[in-house]
Amino acid sequence: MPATLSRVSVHLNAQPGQIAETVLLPGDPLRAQHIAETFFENPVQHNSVRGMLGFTGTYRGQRVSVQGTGMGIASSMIYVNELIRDYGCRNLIRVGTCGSYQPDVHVRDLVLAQGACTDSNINNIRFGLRNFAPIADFGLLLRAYQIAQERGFATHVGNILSSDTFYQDDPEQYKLWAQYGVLAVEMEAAGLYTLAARYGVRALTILTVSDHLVTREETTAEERQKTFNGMIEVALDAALGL
Ligand SMILES: O=P(O)(O)O[C@H]1O[C@H](CO)[C@@H](O)[C@H]1O
Ligand SMILES: O=c1cc[nH]c(=O)[nH]1
Repeated sequence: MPATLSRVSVHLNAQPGQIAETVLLPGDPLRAQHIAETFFENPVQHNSVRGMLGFTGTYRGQRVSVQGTGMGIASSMIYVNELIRDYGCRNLIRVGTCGSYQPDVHVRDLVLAQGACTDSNINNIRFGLRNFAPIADFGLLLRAYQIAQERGFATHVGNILSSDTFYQDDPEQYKLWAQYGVLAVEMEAAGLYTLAARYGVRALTILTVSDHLVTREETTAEERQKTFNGMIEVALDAALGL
């Protein structure tokens, strides 16, 4: 790189102003590409660093971006930090998959994460012996809930677990969280909500249930894709006008 060109960010190579204030955040970079190609008008790829694809376009005339975050709080917090601090993003909506912890939360249902518990150490590092409760932006949550209801999705609102581990030695470990009403497990929301609080921006996590820890219920990839697309439209419509 010529000495006169300075980079904006460490893990994103978008130019200043290239990323919209509203960003959808899937863990999987190929889902970011699918979202841009399926829902955006005139998508332009804004990131290629580490293959963590990101795109910006418009949705119903409003500028919007999508950025893959990778799996886990550690990876996703890098992107969320840079999106907020280096690119001025203000509305961050994670769109991902989760495993259900509750018998009445079925595969293909939507889960809106009102709060996110975690087994990660991130907030022990920040807060020491004090406990911080990472929560969604209420306005975004309400809009997403209303839109999901109007469209007939089976939608659950409540607490989730953002876990640092996908594989556990103890297969019964989920039961403690389940007893306390935690709906489902994923791996990023607690980090997103914590950074959103720190920087005064809006954040929400919307999840499609892809598997079931209790009933072992399964579904086809096609069915999951259909629900996934419905979830993206809920996220994009909830962000319209922000
Ligand atoms: O579907 P995504 O957004 O990747 O989310 C879930 O899937 C991954 C694990 O398979 C983790 O990132 C988890 O949070
Ligand atoms: O993190 C995740 C995501 C989907 N399903 C799970 O069991 N865990």
